[in-house]
Amino acid sequence: MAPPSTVSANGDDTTSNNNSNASNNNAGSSVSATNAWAPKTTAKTSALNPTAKPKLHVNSPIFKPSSLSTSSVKADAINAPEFVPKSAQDNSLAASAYSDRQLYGRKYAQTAVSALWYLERDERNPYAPPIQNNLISSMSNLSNNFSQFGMNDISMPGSIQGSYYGEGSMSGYYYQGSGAMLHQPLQYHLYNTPLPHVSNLLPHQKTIHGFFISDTLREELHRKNEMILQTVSAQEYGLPEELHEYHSLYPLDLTQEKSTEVFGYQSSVYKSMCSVDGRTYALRRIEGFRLTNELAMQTIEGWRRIRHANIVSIREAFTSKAFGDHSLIFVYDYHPCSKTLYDVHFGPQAQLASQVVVGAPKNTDHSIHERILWSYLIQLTSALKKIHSAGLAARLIDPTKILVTGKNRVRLNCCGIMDMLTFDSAPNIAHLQQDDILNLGQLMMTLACKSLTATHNISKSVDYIAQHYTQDLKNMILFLMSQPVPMKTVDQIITMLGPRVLQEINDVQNANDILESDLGRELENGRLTRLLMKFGFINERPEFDMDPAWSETGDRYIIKLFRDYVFHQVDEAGLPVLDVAHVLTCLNKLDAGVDEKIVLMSRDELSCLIVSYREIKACIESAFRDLSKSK
Ligand SMILES: Nc1ncnc2c1ncn2[C@@H]1O[C@H](COP(=O)(O)OP(=O)(O)OP(=O)(O)O)[C@@H](O)[C@H]1O
Repeated sequence: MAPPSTVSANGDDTTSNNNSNASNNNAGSSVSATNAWAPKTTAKTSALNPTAKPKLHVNSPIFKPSSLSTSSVKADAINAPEFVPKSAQDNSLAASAYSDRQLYGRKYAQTAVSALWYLERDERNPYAPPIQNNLISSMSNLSNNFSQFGMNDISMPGSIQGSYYGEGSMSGYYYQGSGAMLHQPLQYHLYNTPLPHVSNLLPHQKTIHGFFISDTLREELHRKNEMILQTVSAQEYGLPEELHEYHSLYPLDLTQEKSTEVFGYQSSVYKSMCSVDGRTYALRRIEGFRLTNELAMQTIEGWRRIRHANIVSIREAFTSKAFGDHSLIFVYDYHPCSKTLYDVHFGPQAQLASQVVVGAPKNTDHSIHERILWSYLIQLTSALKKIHSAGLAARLIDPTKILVTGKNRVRLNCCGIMDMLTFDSAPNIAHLQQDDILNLGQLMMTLACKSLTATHNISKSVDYIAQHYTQDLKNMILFLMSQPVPMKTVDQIITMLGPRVLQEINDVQNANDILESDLGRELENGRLTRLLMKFGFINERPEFDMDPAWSETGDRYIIKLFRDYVFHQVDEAGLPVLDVAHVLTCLNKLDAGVDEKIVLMSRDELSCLIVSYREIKACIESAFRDLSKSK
């Protein structure tokens, strides 16, 4: 391993070997100005010094490792300019915060301070998102815990989830029964919201959470991913291992008793993987239905062409005997973690929520907010417009057949099923379209009164709506439920919706802006990942260009030492420093190529280099260029 001879920022020789005691003795004075900035590797030796403080905490003074008094490095000896951080004079908070960063085993508050410091210090920095230290320790706890688990021990919330993990023997399918594919339970509790005591921030300051997507969105996305990957033992649940092009069936309908109310037949829903495109779909099985007229299959063609933001798209339909009966299977887009409108507003959880409002008076009003009702109405009207314009009728506007796939985002589900089930009776589309509008009115009345029996006593329900909602909403519901004279159209509803549509557009665009800003934050993670990939390509490469020492010599030596500086530091007790804030700060500065200089220490601690991030960046770019040129 041959350290380069010349590496200084300004072309000076900044490499020094520790051969003389004299230089050791002098080092303390000449380097003390940079003590606060000294590489953390020097802390290793401080643990050996009996005078070193055993414990450091948030309010500790600037860290001056006693080991530096015996350090091999003398700034004069290596002709290095004394390093004075730019912000040291003008920003005492920044300096002390950075010094605090030398102390490990700190608490979250410190990391927050260092994030603030970085914001104030470097105008070019929009990034630097440190993570709580407790997250890191939790992460290591997590990995320790996982190693103790047999897969069968992992229990998941939910009634049948435990068994997803218990079966490891079923098939060679991608997901089913493959122990290696099983994922660990997510630790949602790790995602804390900002602590209350860090709220007194100046306008230009941000908390750490300000650098990442919101906790709720992150958790929601994790849950969705988790749901997509869940599997169940086909044998145990009496499911076919393969159904047409689909496999890894997972029941979504967990209720024991199956109703025939909606379709006239019992139905079940399964999540499944398609072996053709690898995507996840929802299969709806109509049980015990024998298709007598092959022409009925053609009705699905019209539905397949419909693509709308408020309609669950249908992909195909086929018959199957794989369940041991004559089943009709409809394949829809799968929307993970969606609930039916019924579940959201009338299900057990909704009822529980309305009972446990802490401190609420007994007759608290739990009605659905009017803005939400208008939003539902606008979305469903938009869906109906699309369907009616295609010469079709929805035929199922029922709370159990409308999916809520996001916040107040609804989609008509099960489209096309009734057309096939009643193909022989040749229904009149114009009448069915009128029924759609009537059913929409009934749905709105049911939701507004928050009662499944609201349509049994219309005059009472209208009174209730008049009391609790605006005249506009009442008139709209009355219009939807009125007799068609001679015909009502969706266009009439749209005209009546008028300015409410503008409000809806405004809300949707605001939500879109929020998501876009969240996306922007995560973009930075992609940038850092690319940087880490470059490190991976370069560091520890066994051989390049017939040179086994390539990754250890020349520019690459600096990259190696920088990698040690970022990832392999130890604290004064010799324990690994796992500080994500430090890693992110270093990588962000590297990516920006700032002129700030750092001290890199060789592994034997006999020499050190003072280099700027800009120079390290140039080294990485050059090494990476070499590698990519060789292709
Ligand atoms: N396309 C889909 N994507 C994701 N989940 C779906 C999809 N279709 C249905 N589901 C889920 O499947 C579950 C059962 O749906 P289903 O339509 O059978 O509701 P249900 O209330 O059980 O009605 P029924 O009483 O008619 O069986 C619901 O939780 C629903 O969220």
